[in-house]
Amino acid sequence: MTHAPFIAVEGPIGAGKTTLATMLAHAMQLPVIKEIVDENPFLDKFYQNMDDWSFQLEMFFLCNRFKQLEDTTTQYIDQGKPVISDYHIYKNLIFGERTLKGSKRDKYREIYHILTDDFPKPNIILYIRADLDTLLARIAKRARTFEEIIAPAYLQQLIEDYDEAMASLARREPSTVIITIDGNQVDFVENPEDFAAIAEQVKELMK
Ligand SMILES: Nc1ncnc2c1ncn2[C@@H]1O[C@H](COP(=O)(O)OP(=O)(O)OP(=O)(O)O)[C@@H](O)[C@H]1O
Ligand SMILES: Nc1nc(=O)c2ncn([C@H]3C[C@H](O)[C@@H](CO)O3)c2[nH]1
Repeated sequence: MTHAPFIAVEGPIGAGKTTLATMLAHAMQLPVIKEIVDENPFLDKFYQNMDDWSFQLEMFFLCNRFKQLEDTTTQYIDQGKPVISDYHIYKNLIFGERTLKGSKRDKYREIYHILTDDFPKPNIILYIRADLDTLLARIAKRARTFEEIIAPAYLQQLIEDYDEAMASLARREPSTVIITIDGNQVDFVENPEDFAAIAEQVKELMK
């Protein structure tokens, strides 16, 4: 690997991104960048009325992640230091393309590219795939009140959007290593061997 590893954990809502990113960072003694969720003023409103709130929400996520990515670049990437993030900035486009419509979607897409195109992107992606039942169970287990009304159809759509997005990313950026984890079968929380196998794969890539 020529550049310092910039590792992103990705997958649809509740797949286990934060959990895996935190476990890996701990095991490998690496810094971890986590999404800010609790201070988000629009998520609650968005889940109650997506059409009314999607633009505000997507812009909020984009601006927050822009700032985090800016800091990550100066603090780690530019200094050749490895870092793990519990998201890839590309998820803004995955969600935005799904939740926005018409001219707002076009404007958002343009702003996304203006803000992010010149930033370094992760060179290793751990993509956790999981089916609808698994995601619903994990979301219920986490028990965030505002997520209780997430429609299964929205979640199912995101599962498919993620599959398409990862395939498209693999085509456009063949040098990015994408490790796909079957989140229905592989249980890195309950089975230490499952976690060790993932950590081993990442360590190999970092040599
Ligand atoms: N492999 C697993 N087995 C069992 N429970 C898991 C597993 N991975 C995550 N969980 C649990 O599922 C819930 C969701 O996990 P987590 O918050 O890491 O998901 P996430 O992908 O970061 O979610 P979000 O998309 O909302 O950011 C948590 O309660 C976590 O403890
Ligand atoms: N619409 C939308 N756009 C995003 O970029 C985005 N990123 C995360 N989320 C939702 C999923 C979890 O409920 C919660 C925590 O991840 O926030 C998003 N929702």
